[in-house]
Amino acid sequence: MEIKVNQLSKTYGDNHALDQVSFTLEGNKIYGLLGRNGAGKTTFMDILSGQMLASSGDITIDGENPFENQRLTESICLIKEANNFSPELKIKQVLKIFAYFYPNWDQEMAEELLETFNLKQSAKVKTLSKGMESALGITTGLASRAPITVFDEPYIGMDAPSRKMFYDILLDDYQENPRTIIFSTHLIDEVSLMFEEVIILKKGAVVLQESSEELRAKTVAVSGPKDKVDAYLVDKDIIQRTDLAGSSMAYAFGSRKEAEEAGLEVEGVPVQELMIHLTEKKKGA
Ligand SMILES: Nc1ncnc2c1ncn2[C@@H]1O[C@H](COP(=O)(O)OP(=O)(O)OP(=O)(O)O)[C@@H](O)[C@H]1O
Repeated sequence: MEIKVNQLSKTYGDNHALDQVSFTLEGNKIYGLLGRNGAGKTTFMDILSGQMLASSGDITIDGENPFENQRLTESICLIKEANNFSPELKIKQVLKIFAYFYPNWDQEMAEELLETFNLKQSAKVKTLSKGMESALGITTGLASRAPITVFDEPYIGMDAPSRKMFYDILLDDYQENPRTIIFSTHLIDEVSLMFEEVIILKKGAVVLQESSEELRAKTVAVSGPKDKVDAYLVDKDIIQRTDLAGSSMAYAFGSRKEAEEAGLEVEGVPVQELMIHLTEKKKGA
């Protein structure tokens, strides 16, 4: 499903949570939606999933507006960092509601995931720990098989092995059932290899939308003797640089080939570093 965002703005008083944002997601990809606290990620996801009205501009999904649009809302599953379920419900009842709401719901997968995460169907939501509640969110998000599945920091309280399980299951399932997955997270380095495209927001505006492949092609981590690194960096936009005893290491926008020809060690730039560079406060900003 194609998502078109056109001059989208959301204001709270004089605070521009989203400021005339325009971009297109062609769909059937795993997208990383990144940005510092308050950049506008949650606001965007709430409007996309039809739960909030924009102040101006619009989002269309295959040409339709998602706000209170029954046909579209059953195609979009939004899992937030908390409060996805009524506390009084039993897990079994949560699954029933999702099964009713999402036409592609996979009950077998949901039951398998509950076992993987050691969740009992008879347990009430209010008795779950933070990590267990997140695991239930992930279970319902994945088993919904919604054509657009949105995860907004979905793993609060989950330990590292559980998060790793989630990433592995998501990737396996995505290979078999391609769909649009939008993933917002601050644990960027943990998940960045999953992203096929990255969108970075800064103060309600898009500062980068690029496929991971293009990002890898146009950014390099170089290291070597300081003079060689200096020469390579002369006309480059530097993301970060460290000098130590005659050697230098730098992340920069530049070509891998040119760096290799300059006799430098070359690797990829972590997406997290790129995000920090693109969203850091500039002097006077
Ligand atoms: N209900 C609200 N009332 C007033 N301001 C709000 C409201 N919701 C969000 N905002 C403001 O809108 C801006 C964007 O918030 P949003 O929650 O979309 O950011 P975010 O990128 O999801 O941040 P985080 O990474 O911290 O979750 C922030 O400045 C925030 O203070």
